[in-house]
Amino acid sequence: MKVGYLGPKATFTNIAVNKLFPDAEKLPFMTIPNCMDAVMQGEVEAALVPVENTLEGSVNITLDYLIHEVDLPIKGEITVPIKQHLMVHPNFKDSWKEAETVYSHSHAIAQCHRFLHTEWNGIRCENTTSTARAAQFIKENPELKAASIGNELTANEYGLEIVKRNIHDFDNNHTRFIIISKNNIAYQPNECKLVGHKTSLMVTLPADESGALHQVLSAFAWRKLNLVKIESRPTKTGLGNYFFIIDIDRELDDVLIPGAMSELEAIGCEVKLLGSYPFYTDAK
Ligand SMILES: O=C(O)C(=O)C[C@]1(C(=O)O)C=C[C@@H](O)C=C1
Repeated sequence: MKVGYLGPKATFTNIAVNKLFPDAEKLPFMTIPNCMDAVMQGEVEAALVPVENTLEGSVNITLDYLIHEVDLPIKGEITVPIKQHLMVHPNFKDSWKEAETVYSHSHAIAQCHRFLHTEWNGIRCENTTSTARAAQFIKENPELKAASIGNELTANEYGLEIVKRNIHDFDNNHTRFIIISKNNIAYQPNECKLVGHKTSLMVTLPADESGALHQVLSAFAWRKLNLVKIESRPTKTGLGNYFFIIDIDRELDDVLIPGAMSELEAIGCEVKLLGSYPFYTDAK
């Protein structure tokens, strides 16, 4: 099986893919939309992309591309701990404090805001498509006075020196990744364990009706369907127009979830099933 992931090699997404698909052929793509397009076009059978981080919240490009650009179901999820380290080219390891620019993925930079603000106030931060792309860039440009932020695997892969470990602002730093595919996937869990199942729905409320969100929530509440996440994103059709992504902590059944979905449609909501899938967590 071919599985796409946000690359290049050694991103956090690569670490997550190794845990769920150790034996698959893993293909890196430069951006999250490229990963999803590869699934649409049948270049890979599945792709794994980041969707939410404890410190920085949702990865909006993942949600938006999934909702607006491709029609692919979520087939699984894995949560992985995130440890961010500061790394430089080995030539620069003794003078790393003179770095003028820090490169990384915007989420990684945001996760280290406190460190950057207090210890390197005013340092220029440049976004890259992933943490590993930042490290690769530093490897390719040894003359730059620059550092990157990423994981240990990245430092090893691109021959960089870690000069400061664990610079993320809070210890409890995790990222959720989702697996998208047109097919049912056979997982090969390695160093991760199955936690349970989830069902994700997209719900668009009828325009401007008082109590509409309350009605939506009550369709789940009286059925005792436990919501583990509710998030709003713009529909991109006009200011103030939003839809909701709702995660329920159970597998799609024949009665309760379909019942809630029909009830929501009856009150004028648009409802779409985004997926019903197992979720895994790192075993360590
Ligand atoms: O750049 C990477 O290494 C990624 O896998 C992307 C990503 C993200 O999009 O949030 C994944 C985990 C970390 O939270 C930081 C970056």
